[in-house]
Amino acid sequence: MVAAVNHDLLFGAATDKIHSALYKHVLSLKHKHLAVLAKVAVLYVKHQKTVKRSIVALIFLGIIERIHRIVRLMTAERKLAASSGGGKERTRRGAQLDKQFFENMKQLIAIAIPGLFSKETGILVAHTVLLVFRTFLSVVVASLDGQIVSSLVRLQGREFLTGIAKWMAMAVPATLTNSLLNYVQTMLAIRFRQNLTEHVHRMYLANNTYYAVGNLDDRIKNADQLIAVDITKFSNSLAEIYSNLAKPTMDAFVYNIQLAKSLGIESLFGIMVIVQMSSGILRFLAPPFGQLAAQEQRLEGELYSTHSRLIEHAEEIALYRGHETEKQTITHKYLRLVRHINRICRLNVFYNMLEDFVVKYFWGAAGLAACAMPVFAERLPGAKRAVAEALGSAATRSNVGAHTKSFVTNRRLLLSASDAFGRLMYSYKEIIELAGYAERVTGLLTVFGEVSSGKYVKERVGMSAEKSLNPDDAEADIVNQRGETVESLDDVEFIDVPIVSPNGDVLVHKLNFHVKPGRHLLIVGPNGCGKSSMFRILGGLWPVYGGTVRKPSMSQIFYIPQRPYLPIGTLRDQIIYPDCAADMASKSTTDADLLEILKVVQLNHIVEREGGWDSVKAWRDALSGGDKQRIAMARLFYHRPRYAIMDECTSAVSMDIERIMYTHATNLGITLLTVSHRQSLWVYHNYILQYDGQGGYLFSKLDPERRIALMEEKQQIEQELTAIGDMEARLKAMEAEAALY
Ligand SMILES: Nc1ncnc2c1ncn2[C@@H]1O[C@H](COP(=O)(O)OP(=O)(O)OP(=O)(O)O)[C@@H](O)[C@H]1O
Repeated sequence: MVAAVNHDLLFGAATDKIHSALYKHVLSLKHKHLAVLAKVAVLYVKHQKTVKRSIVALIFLGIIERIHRIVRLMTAERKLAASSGGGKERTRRGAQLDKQFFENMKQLIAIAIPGLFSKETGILVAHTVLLVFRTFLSVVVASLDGQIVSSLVRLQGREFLTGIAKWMAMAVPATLTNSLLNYVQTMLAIRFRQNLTEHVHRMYLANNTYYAVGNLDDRIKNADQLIAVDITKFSNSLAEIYSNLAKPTMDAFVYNIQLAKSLGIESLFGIMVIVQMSSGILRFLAPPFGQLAAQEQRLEGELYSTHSRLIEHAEEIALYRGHETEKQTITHKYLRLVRHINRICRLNVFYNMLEDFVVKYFWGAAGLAACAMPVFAERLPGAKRAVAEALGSAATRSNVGAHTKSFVTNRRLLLSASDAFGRLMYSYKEIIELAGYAERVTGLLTVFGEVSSGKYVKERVGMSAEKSLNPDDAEADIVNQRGETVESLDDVEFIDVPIVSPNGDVLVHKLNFHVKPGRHLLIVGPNGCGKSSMFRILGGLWPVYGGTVRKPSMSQIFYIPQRPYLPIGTLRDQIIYPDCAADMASKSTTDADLLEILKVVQLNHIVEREGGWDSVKAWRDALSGGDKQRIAMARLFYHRPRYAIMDECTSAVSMDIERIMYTHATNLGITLLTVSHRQSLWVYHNYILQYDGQGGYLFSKLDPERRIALMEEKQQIEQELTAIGDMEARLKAMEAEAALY
């Protein structure tokens, strides 16, 4: 009430009475500067309506200008994105609050909040209700604060105690609301993370995307870290940002309305101008936090993957005694990360100081001045009396207690409003960080989407960008073509299919061969000539760059590598992988059947040794190299596919076990496609595909006996040549030694 009167006196609806009273008072003022001030006040009171209208018009124009600026920014961004250098430019500048940010957020929010009536919307509504309630409580507390201090200066003990009791009563809903807000925010972050992670897992674990991202595409180096860490950070940041934006926005709105009532729209406008200008300066001086956050994540990822490599290859590294080299690599990665974090900390020291100064002290001082204005203005010499005369009883009601109440309430509201603005300022930094996370997560989704539809970005080693664009270049020509894969009932056939590595090396220009069921194929050739690569094309891991691949469905083809994969799970799971226990039951296979299979590969004793079918171990360490290969063969016998790709999968088992395995496989009617250098296996095959390592190959029928004889002859010749070479070398050495004397 008193505040409203003060407001009326200085900025409220002017009456002619007040006007003339003030005017008279001005004429009576002795001090020159006070006279100027009072003249301004009189001028203001006279044109108060126009001033108010101008302020509203200014606010309106300000909003229009903001919208115009956003539209201009979006148009500029669109043009930038359309030009070829747009992506690179953005990468250089880092994450920003631009059109791309809004598009990234739109895409991610659609995944994080799947619908209007989803659980997430419910949590958001609950969150909003709690935020509104908390703001309401803050306003009540501000008024209560003023009331308590006012009763204190008036020495009204009863009112004072009632005020304290009310204050304590407010604590219950206030603390409950705060605690619930924290809970709801955590729930929201978990829901966001769950939805995003499920979405990413669906994309990552479909269409061999997990393979292609690591092998055929260069854009993502550490998908594991992006999925496990970056999605979590983005989800937490998104849940936090809602609270950090919604609450201060609402606070600022509510408190400003309250303040406009008690201080007048003009003072509030003045404060807003100061806030706008100083926050503009702060934004201008802010370091590129988004870019820094994204860079930090990348460096964290590199450190993480170096540690993962150490764990994965611990045995080999330990046997090589490579710990010093590995330590250097890890330390180097760690120091890069630490240097970067230090840089962020240093930038933060300066920026936090500036931010604190502006937000806490500068804005605080402006607020204090605004609160004090009604009090001091009323104490202009003679003003109180002049206005009191004009208004009759108004000024007489004014007293110390009322002043204190309005000052304390206004001060508290202003502090809260300044705190709200401050939090909005701090959240600018958080939004920029969110933009960094959003960019990494949308980048992940984009790469997954493109890779799963066959679009890869990979640096072609030995093939420059210009070369790959040159249509006359034969290799570039092959890489830019597309072949087809046709599902056949029985046969495996390659018709004019080039074998091209992900780096763009053409290993074979046109591969042709045809295998029918029951006709086994042996594949031989020097290292790196493309033997396994042919299987990768057959398995659909590498693209078909030309010709036609005819093959049965993938469920009919089973792959056994040299180093078998052992999944996490029980001993049983090792045999039936990728089936699970339920699949096994649906095939009416029992543990006794599995034991029979293990007997074939002479591994039945491990069931007892390892503690039964249900025992779970780190199988990679628990089993020897030969055991692992025998488990892989047992897996083949459990699945009984139509075709088996055997990629040097018996290199660690003895010849007699290998013989038993091959005999059993052929007896089961499995057609074998084998890569092996062992001549003992030739007898099990009908065709041979021989690579010469120069891009050529020979596909022919295999006569094992003749081949073995030829190979023995060749080996004998090679041994003789080596012996001659050795003898010549020894003679030369002796001659050189003799020359010394
Ligand atoms: N993921 C990959 N990315 C890039 N290049 C690859 C990739 N996998 C294989 N290559 C390259 O393709 C070529 C053929 O590899 P492949 O594994 O088919 O050889 P291989 O004939 O099976 O050799 P080995 O007998 O040594 O196993 C090699 O030069 C290899 O470096």
